[in-house]
Amino acid sequence: MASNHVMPSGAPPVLPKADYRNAMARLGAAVNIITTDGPAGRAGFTASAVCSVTDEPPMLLVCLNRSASVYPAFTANGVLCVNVLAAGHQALSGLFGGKTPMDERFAAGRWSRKATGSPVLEDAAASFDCRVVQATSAGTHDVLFCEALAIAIGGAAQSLIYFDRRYHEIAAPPH
Ligand SMILES: NC(=O)C1=CN([C@@H]2O[C@H](COP(=O)(O)OP(=O)(O)OC[C@H]3O[C@@H](n4cnc5c(N)ncnc54)[C@H](O)[C@@H]3O)[C@@H](O)[C@H]2O)C=CC1
Ligand SMILES: Cc1cc2nc3c(=O)[nH]c(=O)nc-3n(C[C@H](O)[C@H](O)[C@H](O)COP(=O)(O)O)c2cc1C
Repeated sequence: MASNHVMPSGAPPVLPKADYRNAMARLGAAVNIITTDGPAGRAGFTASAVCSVTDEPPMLLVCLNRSASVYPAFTANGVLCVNVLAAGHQALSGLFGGKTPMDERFAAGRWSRKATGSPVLEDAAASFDCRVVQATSAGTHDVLFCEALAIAIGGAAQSLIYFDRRYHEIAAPPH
């Protein structure tokens, strides 16, 4: 397991949260539904805080707020699937974005299973079925390091991006 380096900090300037969020709204990001299933039950949430860490082993990170209702299920199950959303998935993203009962969230999509038993969205742009190999707390969130055990690549022609607090559909230019 890799070591964690915590940078020493002096007296940090406290920036207003709204300033930080307004600036973060300028970082366009892919939208993903993160799912899990196991002894602690089925759960899923929408996440934009997802990125690639390394390809040897294939590993992504996902940032999960510890106050989310899904947090206990994810930590107990230790497995998850990163489902990258495609154009047309805006309503599904909204359902998994909070406050909706779990059965209603999952009723809105078509799901299968691969390596870990976590729900895999059938028409996702791509899916990474993972086990969580490391977790680090940072502020309000846990950073989950997830090793991909199985991958699916969908046929989506258009991608979904969250930018400026709205969804945008992006078409790939012709090759
Ligand atoms: N990383 C996260 O936990 C994110 C959480 N959200 C949730 O969705 C709600 C609506 O988001 P927006 O429409 O984008 O408007 P917003 O003004 O609440 O957020 C703008 C941007 O700030 C960042 N952000 C928001 N809440 C955050 C949090 N708790 N921790 C770290 N970064 C955060 C994200 O990059 C987000 O796109 C947020 O208030 C939050 O509850 C949204 C995006 C990312
Ligand atoms: C576009 C979008 C992106 C989000 N990204 C994240 C994220 O990266 N990490 C996170 O913990 N929550 C994120 N959220 C919020 C979670 O989806 C939400 O807190 C989660 O569904 C749990 O809600 P609940 O506590 O009502 O179940 C995002 C929400 C939206 C709409």
